[in-house]
Amino acid sequence: MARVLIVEARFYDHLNDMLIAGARAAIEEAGHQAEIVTVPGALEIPGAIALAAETGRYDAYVALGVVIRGETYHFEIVANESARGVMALTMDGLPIGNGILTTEDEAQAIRRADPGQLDKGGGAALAALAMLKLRERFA
Ligand SMILES: Nc1c(NC[C@H](O)[C@H](O)[C@H](O)CO)[nH]c(=O)[nH]c1=O
Ligand SMILES: CC(=O)[C@@H](O)COP(=O)(O)O
Repeated sequence: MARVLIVEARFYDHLNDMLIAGARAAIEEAGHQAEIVTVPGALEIPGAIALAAETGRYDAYVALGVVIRGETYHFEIVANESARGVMALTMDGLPIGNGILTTEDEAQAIRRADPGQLDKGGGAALAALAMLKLRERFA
């Protein structure tokens, strides 16, 4: 049984709750254990994963959050830099599924977060587990 840490940026409660429900279900249905840690925003996700990785307690990570375009360039900063940070950790060999939604509006985010629709939280959890399997295969 793997220990999977869900790192969620709690910016939009209702959307995050759906992402977490999907991710948790996918992890538990696969027979693994999920733990959750909450950070303020998507920009904090890579740092939180890096800190958690230092403990050696977790086998895989799921990054969850929602970035919705506003009026300024801030959207690009948060969307691109959070993805860049997650990718950098992935390239260091950490098994991470990226479920940080980057959308134009709330409707797009709901469709993607809802476990009964596109279930991107569940998809990110399955990606993390797939990378964990690959890491074990190449160990
Ligand atoms: N606008 C969104 C943010 N912005 C906050 C940043 O992620 C960060 O917490 C802040 O700049 C302090 O370092 N975060 C989201 O997750 N979603 C957004 O739409
Ligand atoms: C991430 C965003 O784009 C948003 O929350 C910030 O909005 P704004 O650009 O209107 O300040």
